[in-house]
Amino acid sequence: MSSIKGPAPPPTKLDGSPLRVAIVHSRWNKEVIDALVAGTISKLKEQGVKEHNIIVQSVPGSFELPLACSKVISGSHVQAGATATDLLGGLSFGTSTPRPATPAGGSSAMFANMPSQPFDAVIAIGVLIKGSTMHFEYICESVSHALMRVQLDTGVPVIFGVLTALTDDQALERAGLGRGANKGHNHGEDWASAAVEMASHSRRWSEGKF
Ligand SMILES: Nc1c(NC[C@H](O)[C@H](O)[C@H](O)CO)[nH]c(=O)[nH]c1=O
Ligand SMILES: CC(=O)[C@@H](O)COP(=O)(O)O
Repeated sequence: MSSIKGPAPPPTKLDGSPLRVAIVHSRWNKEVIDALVAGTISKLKEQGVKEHNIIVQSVPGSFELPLACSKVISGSHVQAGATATDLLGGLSFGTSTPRPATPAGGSSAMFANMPSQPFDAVIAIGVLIKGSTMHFEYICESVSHALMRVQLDTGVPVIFGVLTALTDDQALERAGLGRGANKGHNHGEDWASAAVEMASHSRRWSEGKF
């Protein structure tokens, strides 16, 4: 029997082309993480987000995600307000498209592709797999609450891309890497769609448009 689970599509078609999105991922359980990050990036692009507006940063484990998301959001505001002089001084964000070296006294044309907007959404990606101690429960609980807090405190959508799996197979299936006949579904694609939708809504709602 097929399942009724899963997100319904948004009521209107969304356009990711004006959006700037950060992906912050942990490195624990890397095989699953890599697939989820790839699925997320591919869906963001499919929805129109430009490659140079997708920034990827990594942290050791899921426990590090909330602080990293908070810092990435505040740093993007600093970056968006930065002057050419700041940028010549090396202010950067490790973008997926590396910034070319700028000679001293570089021209303003060199900054044409510099980000001028903070992140519209952040996607936090982690893979927690239950072990033999209470480690899993503590991290699941604290990280989910903290990521919620970051989005409410900053007003920037933080997408909950953290798998909380009881077994390796559960994690693999949620990254489209299932070992059985059913490969499962890559949830990174859903997180990308949620990011584009929430970022678009947030922009509109902030302008009082409903
Ligand atoms: N067991 C998992 C962890 N543990 C590591 C913590 O997240 C953290 O990096 C460490 O305690 C240092 O603060 N992280 C995962 O992402 N997934 C796990 O299954
Ligand atoms: C601190 C740890 O990462 C580790 O001791 C947790 O163990 P487990 O995943 O078996 O609960």
